[in-house]
Amino acid sequence: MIRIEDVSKSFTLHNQGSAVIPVMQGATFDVMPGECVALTGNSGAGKSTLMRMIYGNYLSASGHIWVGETDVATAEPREIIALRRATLGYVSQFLRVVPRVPTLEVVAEPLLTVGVDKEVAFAKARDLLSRLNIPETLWGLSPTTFSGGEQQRVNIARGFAHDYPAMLLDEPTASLDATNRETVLSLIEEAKARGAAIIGIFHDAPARERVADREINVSAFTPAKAA
Ligand SMILES: Nc1ncnc2c1ncn2[C@@H]1O[C@H](COP(=O)(O)OP(=O)(O)OP(=O)(O)O)[C@@H](O)[C@H]1O
Repeated sequence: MIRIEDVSKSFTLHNQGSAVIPVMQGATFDVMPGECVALTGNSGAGKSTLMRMIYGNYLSASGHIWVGETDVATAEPREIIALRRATLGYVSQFLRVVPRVPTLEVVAEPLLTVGVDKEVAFAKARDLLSRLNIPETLWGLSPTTFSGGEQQRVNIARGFAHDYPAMLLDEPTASLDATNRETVLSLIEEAKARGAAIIGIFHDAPARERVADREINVSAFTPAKAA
C-alpha cells in the first residue's frame, strides 16, 4: 500500500549562505495493508522529515513514494489533495481547525468530504468522541478553547473518522492518560484489522511494541558525513 523507493532529501538553508544539508539517502521500504511500521532512530535521524515527505508537505529530492497508485514524490498538488481526502490520513500531534466550527462537525468533516451520508458521519463522530471521553456538553462548541489534552483527543477522533487505507501517526499516544491511551491503541488495532497500512512514530515504547509489526530505523538512511 505504501512503498518508499530510494528516497533522498536535503535542506538548503537560504539564510545561511545556501548551505545544503543532506538528511536522507536511499530510504527504501514498504508497508502492506494491515501492517503497522514504526519509524525509530535518534532525535534528528529524520523520522518527521520522512513522514512529511510521505504526506507531501516536503518534496523529496529523488526516488518514489507510492501511496496506492499515487507517487507523492512526483504528484501534482491536486493529486495530493485527492490522496489526502480519500486515501492517506495523518494524525499529527496538534489540532488545527477553522475557528467557530463545532467539535462534532470537526470530527465528522473528513467523512462528509468523501460523501458519507450526514447521519452516518455524525453518528461515527459521536461514537469516537464518546470513546475518547470528550464530554457531550462540549460537542457543540469549537475546540479552539479546549484544553491541550482535549484538543489532542478531538484531533485523534477526526483522524480516525474516515477509514483511510493508509495512515501516518505522529506520536498518537503522547501525553494521554492511561484510559485514553488504551482507546487510541485500540483504534490503531481496529484500523490494522480492517486493512489499513500504517506508519507511525511512537516514543511510547510499550505502545510501539504493542501495535507495530516492524520497526524501521531511519538512521540507516542518514547520509554518511562528508569527510
Ligand atoms: N525545515 C528544515 N530545514 C532545515 N533542516 C531541517 C528541517 N527539518 C528538519 N531538518 C533537519 O533534518 C534532520 C532530521 O530532522 P527530523 O525532525 O526529521 O528528525 P526526527 O528523527 O524526527 O527527530 P525527533 O525525534 O527529535 O523529532 C535534522 O538534522 C534537522 O535539523
